Amino acid sequence: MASLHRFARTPLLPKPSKTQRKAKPKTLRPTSSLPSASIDNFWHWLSDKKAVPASSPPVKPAMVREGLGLVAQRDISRGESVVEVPKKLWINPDTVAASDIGGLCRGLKPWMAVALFLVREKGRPDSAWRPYINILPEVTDSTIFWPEEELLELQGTQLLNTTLGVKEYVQGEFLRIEEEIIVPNRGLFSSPITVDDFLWAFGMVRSRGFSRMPGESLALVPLADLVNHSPSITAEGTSWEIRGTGFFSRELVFSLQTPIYVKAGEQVYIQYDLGKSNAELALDYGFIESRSDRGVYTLTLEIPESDPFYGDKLDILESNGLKETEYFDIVLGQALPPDMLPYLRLVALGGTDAFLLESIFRNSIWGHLELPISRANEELICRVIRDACKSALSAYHTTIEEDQNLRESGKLSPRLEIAIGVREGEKKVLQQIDGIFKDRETELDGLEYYQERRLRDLGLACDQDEIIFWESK
Ligand SMILES: C[S@@+](CC[C@H](N)C(=O)[O-])C[C@H]1O[C@@H](n2cnc3c(N)ncnc32)[C@H](O)[C@@H]1O
Repeated sequence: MASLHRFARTPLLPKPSKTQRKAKPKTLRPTSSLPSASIDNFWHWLSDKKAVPASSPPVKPAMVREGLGLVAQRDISRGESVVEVPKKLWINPDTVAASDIGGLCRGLKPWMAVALFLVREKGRPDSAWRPYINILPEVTDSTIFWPEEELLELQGTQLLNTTLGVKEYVQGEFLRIEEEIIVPNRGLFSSPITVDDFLWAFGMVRSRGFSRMPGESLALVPLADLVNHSPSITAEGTSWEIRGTGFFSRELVFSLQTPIYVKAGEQVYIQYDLGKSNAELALDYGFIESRSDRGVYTLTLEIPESDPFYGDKLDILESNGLKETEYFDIVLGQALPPDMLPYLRLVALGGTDAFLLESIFRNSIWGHLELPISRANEELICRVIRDACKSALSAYHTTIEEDQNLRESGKLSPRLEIAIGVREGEKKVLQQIDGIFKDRETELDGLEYYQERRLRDLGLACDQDEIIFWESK
């Protein structure tokens, strides 16, 4: 009934494809070793394209703790625009459509089309995007780039399953693109593209693409994509907008604003996404935060097709806006999502409670499920959830205490810090869930169930919970 993993368990790493096996090992260059000439070259390229002011730019790219970043050249007020990048410099699905491979990419998802464009440009010696591509890191700490021995540190985590699922998905998409686009059009691709090259491009798009833009699915925006994330910026909403400039506001620019006042010499930061869990931050960007509400565990609930009341239960879920399979994100330190207990009670409903599934109850059933139905039903959901928590907790190779000791033991690599933070967060959430249902188990005798509520509503139970019978005279 309750599965605690979003992706099915898979072998630790997918089998390498033919292309992977052929790929030669590469020395990867993190951004921290970027030659300053590349940054200068990128800046000149932006100046030539009139993407930065000829004098007194508010920010300039520079090496910082997080790789490249945007450093204030003067004091900048809160809300002031720091970067304005014209549309001609964005790499988005329109850029791909207008390129030599545009016709071939028509059926691709925007993410995949932009990734293919980027990796193709990377392999072209004469690429018009060369100054931009040269400042991109060859690797980040996103878990999609971790080798197997580092992934072992994520043993038992949902993040490991998600990472492997994403890699498998990207690999599958690449194999399709290779077969349908690259191989039949070799002449358009000046150098061979391996699955690792494509994963790099996917990682770039994922970690630096701006999505959810009005009228745009997603875009890489050179220069604006150098802005780093700060956990201390917690304002809701985005720090960027698309504006029209020039005659009749016909030219679009991507405008990035600083959400806080920044002093000259300091770095401009934004908040990437307040809604992402640490696992999502680790997967997309390769960092995590220490805030407890970034610790999330996703509980997957579903009605099994073998359930004798499958059809009725599905009907009830659908009429209440829910699906056969639902994902409930449980956040460390926060209450359970409101629909989770009714969902669980419905999944467990059967035996003498099954009359509630009859059609006369269809309009009121969800209201009933918000409160305990019967002792048997409530006991069952406690047992199933507690068993699932215990089983999930036993899959980690360390305890919370061991993780805490490791963290306190000294300097850890950024990736080990991510692994420890994520697995510790997940385990704490699992303990929290187990604690909630353990407490509930001890309360089972004192809870009021459907039949008692019903009698009370009909005025048939007195305050002492004694059922009043009419005596026949
Ligand atoms: C949009 S890019 C920002 C520019 C990037 N620093 C670079 O060198 O190109 C996002 C990437 O920057 C890095 N990054 C951003 N904020 C960070 C933070 N607070 N801590 C660690 N790395 C960060 C991560 O590698 C992330 O994937």
